[in-house]
Amino acid sequence: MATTTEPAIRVAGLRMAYGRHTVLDDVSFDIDGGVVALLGPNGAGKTTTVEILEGFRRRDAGTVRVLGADPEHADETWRARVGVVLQSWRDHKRWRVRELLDQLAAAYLPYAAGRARGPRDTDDLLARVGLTAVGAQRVGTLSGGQRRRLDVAVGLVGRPELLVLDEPTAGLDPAARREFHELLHEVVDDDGTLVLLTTHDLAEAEVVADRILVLAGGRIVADGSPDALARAVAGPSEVRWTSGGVRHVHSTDDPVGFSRGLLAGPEPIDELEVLHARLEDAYLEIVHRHEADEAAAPAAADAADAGPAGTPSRTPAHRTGARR
Ligand SMILES: Nc1ncnc2c1ncn2[C@@H]1O[C@H](COP(=O)(O)OP(=O)(O)OP(=O)(O)O)[C@@H](O)[C@H]1O
Repeated sequence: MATTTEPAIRVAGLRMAYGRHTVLDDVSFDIDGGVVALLGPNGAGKTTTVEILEGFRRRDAGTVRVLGADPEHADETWRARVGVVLQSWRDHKRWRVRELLDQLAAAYLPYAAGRARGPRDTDDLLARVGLTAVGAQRVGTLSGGQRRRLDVAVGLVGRPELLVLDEPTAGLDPAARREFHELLHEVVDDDGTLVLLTTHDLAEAEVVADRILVLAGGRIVADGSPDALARAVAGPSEVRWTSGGVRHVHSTDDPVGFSRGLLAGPEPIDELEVLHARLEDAYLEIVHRHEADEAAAPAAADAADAGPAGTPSRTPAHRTGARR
């Protein structure tokens, strides 16, 4: 059972291998609220991680607690508290959209006892995900983007305490993407839902996430708010301004203070713009640094084998590959 001190999600020393291919080596993190984005290169193990959290995949080792239970052994009541949007979900083709959501809402009803609000109203949900017009259509006739919206609706129908989404906006057009971001903010604000999502869209992560976890080489290699990561890794902000027709640029860690000083100064300021360090720059730098460390690790190990510092290294120049 959950204790008052246990975070909503606790992962410690998580290990997972497919055959001889170790994907998660030692993954540890706690999550206790807000919107958290799990980022990482292709094949880093994001889907594997979220599937383990959802109880869809067995881990090899480590502790995993989600809403007070081990997902591997959790019951139906626990499952009703967790909304899931898989990376691809291609069943229910013959169902009509509205019928499917009605049916799922009915399935959640027995688990709604004791909660202030039961499952979501189908009409409200259809409107929120922009599918009202296709409510009577069969699922198999939806476009890719409409299907993705339905996947999100399926994840939300039980009004979950935790919503886990694997690349939710892949295939959505820019307008649908923006609507989805607004929807996420609504479910967090209205229902206090904890959201964990994976994405390759760094602009999306920057807009929706309170916290970023970067997974690479089987471990969490960065953890922080988008701003904090961007500032720490990608460098200071840039203030650009025009005064008397002359453009100026200044790099600073305190763009607000610097801008205030400029505006209070004697020079008339015609234009003023602050460019912040971007999460995308920080992310690329984090992954690049990690790959460089991984490449250097075998060389360092060989250098240690060769003897004390200063002794010539036996490391051949071509040994710069990743450890595994
Ligand atoms: N069922 C499986 N059997 C064997 N290998 C698998 C299986 N599922 C995933 N893998 C491998 O595990 C690694 C991690 O895959 P995973 O899908 O978790 O990564 P990901 O970070 O979600 O990648 P992407 O960003 O490309 O979706 C990959 O090398 C993948 O090929």
